[in-house]
Amino acid sequence: ILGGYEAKPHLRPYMASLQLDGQHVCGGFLIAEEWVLSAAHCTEETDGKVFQVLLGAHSLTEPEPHKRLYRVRAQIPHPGSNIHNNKDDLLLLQLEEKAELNVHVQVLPFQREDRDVAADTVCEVAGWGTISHSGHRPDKLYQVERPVISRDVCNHRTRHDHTITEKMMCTDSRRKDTCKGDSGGPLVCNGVAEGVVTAGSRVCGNYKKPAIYTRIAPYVAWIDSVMASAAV
Ligand SMILES: NCc1cccc(Nc2n[nH]c3ncnc(Nc4cccc(O)c4)c23)c1
Repeated sequence: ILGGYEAKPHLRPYMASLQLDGQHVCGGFLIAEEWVLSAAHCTEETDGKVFQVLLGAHSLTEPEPHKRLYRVRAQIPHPGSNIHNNKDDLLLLQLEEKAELNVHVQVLPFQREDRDVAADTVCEVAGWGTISHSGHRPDKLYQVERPVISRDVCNHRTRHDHTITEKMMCTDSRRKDTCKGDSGGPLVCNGVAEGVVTAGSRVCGNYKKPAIYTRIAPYVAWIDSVMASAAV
């Protein structure tokens, strides 16, 4: 997160850190007791290794009450996701067991009505992604508030040049923005997850390249069917 600030500890009890060998790779969030939603691009460069999911954390390294690392039973990328574009950039992770819910570990509701969030709505995004252009990785969760920008503005030829589909949304990226390691985290508007951070052009903090999110509402049927089919 660029241009943001350290989050108040445990006010986002749905936040997940997707880790490989104890290293934070991507964000994600708890959508059901044994399901985390993240971004399919997070599995690139992991050469088939399975993530572990850290829940209940504020600091990535310090011992904290209710902080727990979960093994993943299954990683299910959306069938339409691919390495060449940002389409269908969603990943469902089934935990090996139901997460123990408590004051620091809670599910975040996601938007089920497929209607665009109005431009200028101020939403919030949090993550353990880099907090400087030099790539400094924070130990604590950071957050930032960002206004939604219209798809027309985001699709302008000097911005994302008509690559933003109706299944994506954008927020202003002037100075305050998402960055490396924030992929997979939720864009929260009025307490509801509306989008999932996608890297897009990978540029951070440049107003010419607004932040891009996969909208969740268009994928409700897929999410529900995967969770229903794999229910233990
Ligand atoms: N703001 C959109 C967004 C959301 C999520 C991730 C990303 N960026 C990245 N995702 N993956 C990456 N691998 C290497 N470098 C990256 N960006 C980068 C790194 C240092 C300085 C800088 O200005 C940009 C990214 C960008």
